Amino acid sequence: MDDLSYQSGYGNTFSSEALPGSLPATQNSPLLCPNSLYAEQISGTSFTSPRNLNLRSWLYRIKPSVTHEPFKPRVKGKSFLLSEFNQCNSSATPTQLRWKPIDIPSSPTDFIDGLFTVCGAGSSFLRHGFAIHMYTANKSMENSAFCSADGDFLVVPQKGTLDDDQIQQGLWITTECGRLQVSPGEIAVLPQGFRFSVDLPDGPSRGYVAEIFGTHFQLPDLGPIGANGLAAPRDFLAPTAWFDESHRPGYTIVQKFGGELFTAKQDFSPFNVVAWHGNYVPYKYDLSKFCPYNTVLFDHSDPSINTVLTAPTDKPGVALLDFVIFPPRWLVAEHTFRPPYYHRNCMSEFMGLIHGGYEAKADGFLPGGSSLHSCMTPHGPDTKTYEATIARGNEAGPFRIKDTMAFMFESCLIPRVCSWALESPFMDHDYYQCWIGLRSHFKREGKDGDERNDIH
Ligand SMILES: O=C(O)Cc1cc(O)ccc1O
Ligand SMILES: [Fe+2]
Repeated sequence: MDDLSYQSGYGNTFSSEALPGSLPATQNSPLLCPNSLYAEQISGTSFTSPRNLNLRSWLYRIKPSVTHEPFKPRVKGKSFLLSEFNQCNSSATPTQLRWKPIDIPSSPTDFIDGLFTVCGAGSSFLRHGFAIHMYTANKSMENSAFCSADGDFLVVPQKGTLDDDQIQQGLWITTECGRLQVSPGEIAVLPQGFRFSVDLPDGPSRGYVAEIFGTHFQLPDLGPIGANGLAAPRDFLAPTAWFDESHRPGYTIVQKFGGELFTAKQDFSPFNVVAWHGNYVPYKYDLSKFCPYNTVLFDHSDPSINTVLTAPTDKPGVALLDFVIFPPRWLVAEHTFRPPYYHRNCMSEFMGLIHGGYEAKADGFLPGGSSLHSCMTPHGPDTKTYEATIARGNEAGPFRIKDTMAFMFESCLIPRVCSWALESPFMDHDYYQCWIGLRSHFKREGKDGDERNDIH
């Protein structure tokens, strides 16, 4: 995929032709399209959604998507995917949860087989909710494409540590709009309904996926920050048209629908789109392009300051799912406890680590690992981080947080956790121990350092 080219701009209306002259020039649906292609619309919002939210693209393809045998339930082992979370299939817990990085499987496993749900809330059927999945894969998808009818996939490939260095590699994602090369440190968004296939050209891969039901990601408003900063629209890259016209007997479309997988056979690749135009597109973003804003004098900013993308609810300022990062940056605050504060949040926080360490956890939160602090579950820096911060003192001077990329999926909905994630051998049952050592430093400080009398 060395010859890849992209189109830049968040939310733009793009057009792309792999064969010049393949896009109808003056209408979407001519009686006969140029090069005798089929015209097919993919709608990401209702036809009647307001114009500023309306998402759709027109794909001009060799054969339309409908040309396949009937969908059948996929019979291949037990499924570890959910898209509707209830008391029968998952549990909510106020306990702080943390998982160690899961192993790359020893048996051949592609992106679909290696995908499992960790937690989520709501329902894909009711078009309100989210699921957080993880994947480990050691082989490319062969003669098959995946598609989620349930929601948008935000994929976060993760980079292995040195003793785990087989996991360095990114993903080559072929979509109906063209191809994306996504390395650890970059993210990809595959919107609801798009078919895509994941190749691992250089070895195993592990990562995280946030799937959102009933809405789409958008850039956050910047408020008083102004017109620039955080993730710049021009750094979001959409593919250019690319097509495969070969005869592909036994090609399998795997469709996630209501959390279940269905398969349908066809004799051609779904990546047969010769030209397309529209604003409903897969895209990627390099997290190192993010321009962080933060305090320059005192106190610790709320993590919303680092929002890359947000999926809104109907309530202003309340996200179905925010994607927030903790990138390398300078800490300069004076007389301030600089790591994340201790807190309880009405929103629920799922965290992952792409590489390096995380500023609130000296130990135990590893690249490829994850944590979940649900609604009002107390959390914050571990004992080592607290003690080291206090020992360093308030006027430590500017300090650059380097070589790190942690992230958070934050939701107003309360996640329920899948049984397999709760019972996983990678669950860190000792997580609570990281705070147990926090001791009381309480002393009454009078003017002369003497004990002060209580005032009744
Ligand atoms: O819990 C966490 O580590 C995430 C987080 C980071 C931060 O800087 C402030 C609040 C917060 O929830
Ligand atoms: Fe938090």
